[in-house]
Amino acid sequence: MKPTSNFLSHLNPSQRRAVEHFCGPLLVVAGAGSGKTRALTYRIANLILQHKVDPENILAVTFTNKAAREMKERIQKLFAEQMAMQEYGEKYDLLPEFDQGKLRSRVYRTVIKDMWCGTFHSLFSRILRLDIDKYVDENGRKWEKNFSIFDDSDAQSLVKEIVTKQMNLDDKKFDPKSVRYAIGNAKNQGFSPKEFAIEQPNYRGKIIAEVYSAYQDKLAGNNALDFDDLILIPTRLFQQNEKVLDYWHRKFHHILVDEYQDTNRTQYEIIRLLSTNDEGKKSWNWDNRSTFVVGDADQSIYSFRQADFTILLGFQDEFGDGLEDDNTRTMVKLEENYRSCENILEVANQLIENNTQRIDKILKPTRAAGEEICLFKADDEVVEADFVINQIRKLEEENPDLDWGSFSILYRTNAQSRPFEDLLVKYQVPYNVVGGFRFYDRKEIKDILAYLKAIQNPSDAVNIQRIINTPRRGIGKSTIDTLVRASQELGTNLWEILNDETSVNTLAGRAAKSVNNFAGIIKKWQAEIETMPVTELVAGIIEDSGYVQDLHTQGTDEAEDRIQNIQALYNAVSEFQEENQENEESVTLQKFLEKTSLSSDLDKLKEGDAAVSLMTLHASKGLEFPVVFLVGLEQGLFPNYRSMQDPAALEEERRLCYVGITRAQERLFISHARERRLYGSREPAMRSQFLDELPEDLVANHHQTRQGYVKISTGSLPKRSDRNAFTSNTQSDVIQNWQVGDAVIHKTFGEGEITHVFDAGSKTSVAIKFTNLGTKIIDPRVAQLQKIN
Ligand SMILES: Nc1ncnc2c1ncn2[C@@H]1O[C@H](COP(=O)(O)OP(=O)(O)OP(=O)(O)O)[C@@H](O)[C@H]1O
Ligand SMILES: [Mg+2]
Repeated sequence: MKPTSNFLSHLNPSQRRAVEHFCGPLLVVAGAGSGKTRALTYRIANLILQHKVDPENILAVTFTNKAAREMKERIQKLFAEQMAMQEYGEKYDLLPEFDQGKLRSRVYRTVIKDMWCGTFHSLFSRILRLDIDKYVDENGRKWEKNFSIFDDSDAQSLVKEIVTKQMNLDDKKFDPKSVRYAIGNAKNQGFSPKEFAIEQPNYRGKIIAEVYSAYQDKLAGNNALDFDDLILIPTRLFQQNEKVLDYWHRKFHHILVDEYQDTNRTQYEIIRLLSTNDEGKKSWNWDNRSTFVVGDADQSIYSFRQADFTILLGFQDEFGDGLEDDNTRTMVKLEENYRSCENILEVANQLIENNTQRIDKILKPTRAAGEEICLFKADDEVVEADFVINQIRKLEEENPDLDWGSFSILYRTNAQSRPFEDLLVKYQVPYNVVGGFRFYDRKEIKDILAYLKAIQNPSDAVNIQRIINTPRRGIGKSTIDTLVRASQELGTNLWEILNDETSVNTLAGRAAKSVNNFAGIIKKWQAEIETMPVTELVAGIIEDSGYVQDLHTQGTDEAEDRIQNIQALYNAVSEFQEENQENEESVTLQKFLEKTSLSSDLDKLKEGDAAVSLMTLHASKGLEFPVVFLVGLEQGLFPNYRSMQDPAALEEERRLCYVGITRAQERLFISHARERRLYGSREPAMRSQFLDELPEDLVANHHQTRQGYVKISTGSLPKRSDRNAFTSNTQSDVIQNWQVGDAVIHKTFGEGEITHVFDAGSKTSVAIKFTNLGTKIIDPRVAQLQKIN
């Protein structure tokens, strides 16, 4: 297929240069919204259409899976447009839907399917699935192609086990979280355990190197890799095995990387290796090959994962052939912003100028000034959410051009989503949480709600089963199965069995103590349901469940996030209590649970339905929306607490703010609250220092108050209940043949009748209906049970 003449007319001259450049290295640097990703996408299309490059010879690296999907869609559309003109002599958009679909599916089969387009992790794990068996690490360890991928928390538990059990280290000095972080650092900088050990000047470093080595042993023993290995191991494999490198080098003629400012050393190394076939010697042969990267140092926001934007700045030195005289042959700058109205762009430009670590660049507006930026000061986070959702509803109603998909709410941390979600549900506005789960779908929230539901209604066996061993308390699957089976066979519900110590002792074996403790927690709080304020009840249950404590011990960033979410759930309870007290309604756990189930049971969106997007600022990179709400601009939240003492980290937070602002096309709303519920109590919040860096004349201030609230503090959380385990009776040697209908006498419980016999043979236990005590399940060997004839 030949490209039609209008194909490149959607690009400005600089973009066109970037797209038409065929072989050799090329760096595109430019500010936000200047069409870098568009240039990269068109370049792929141009390589295939103009230069007849086979799609399977193209490797395109994006930063998120969503970005990869969008890129493929854009390319698919571009091709379909070309085909429409050639085959129908008609614009694609004017074709009947059926023909559009036919074209798209043909493009999918002939172009998209074969392209290697995805994130570093997805692309290189695909390579490892094919070739990892050819890799041997420095200790001779090998992996098989069916390796598993350990997520963050698997990796963290492994490190913890090594630190505390295998190496018997003091976990205060060698906190597993920081050890794991150090290992991740080492991997992202390309160090093997031995190389890392050599680098270590002191005792601590050397010990961490030992943990790293033991950790790699364990991973290999499990035929597993962690996320960082997905990049490090292919790098090593390519360095180690020329044949393998040669294969992939021959395969990928054209390499393209978006968001190059956020690559780390290992990722850089792998791109370099694939770009040259003469390892390490900088001997480039660019015949029919290219390496094309685009990025913006001002949008580098992943340094906590060892991303390093100096890699972007060094591209020309590293990949150039040294023949540069004016540096222009291997670099294109884009200087026009097509995304945002002028006011938005101006605000972004002025903010980022406060960073010292940057190279100044030009970013000119192409769009009209647009409206002022709206800065909203709310009394608290509820008022903030109220303002945002009302604006969204109003704008959507008033502007035919806007649908729900035109809006996005961007926040610094995931846990901030909760008040917005509650109101979106209340007003039935469809929404998506991008790159994460909706608040009430998050695992930790479902778990805590399961506790609350189980306490509200212990007959609910589904929720009991969900939490009986969550967090882990030594109640294994087979014990749970036994208990559930017993309840099914008896035709009662699970709680009736759990609620009876004797039955539990009979059925649960070594786990009996834990099961009884668990039942004790449910019973204890059930007794408080009617009298205790809901906030205290929920705080007590969270404490007693040991859930947060368990997350603290896991110590990963993910666990940290989960804790924040649980705190946000607690905030929801306290907000609920306040609201209802104001309306003088009775505030019960049941009512709170009703409210949350409405939130979680909202009909799921169909794919493609327009919906408001909620996401963290990190997840918003590369995206754009007509209307953006940037929320929670408060000291300690954004910029976040940790960055406030560290100038480099503060600059990164500012870059994150720059990313957020530059997502907006037409309208930008920025908000902050005077007070925010944090950790259950209301704390005064100071406006973010970034707000003082915005040009005053472009920002309009708004303010809304809310009166009358009750200060609620978690105070001291109720202590865990301390329950004694049941100690068993002496064992009877008598094995009898127990049958349903037998009348029996039990030493403590008195007379009763056997209503059910479980599992024949040596593990027999029986259900007995006692005259005054109801049904209990008993192990006759332990219980000194006698038949009455
Ligand atoms: N030459 C152009 N003419 C008109 N619109 C353009 C042009 N180039 C890009 N655009 C539009 O401008 C917007 C921003 O483009 P794009 O997403 O490619 O920018 P970017 O530089 O990748 O931004 P970011 O830095 O946020 O990733 C998109 O809507 C895109 O379609
Ligand atoms: Mg982009």
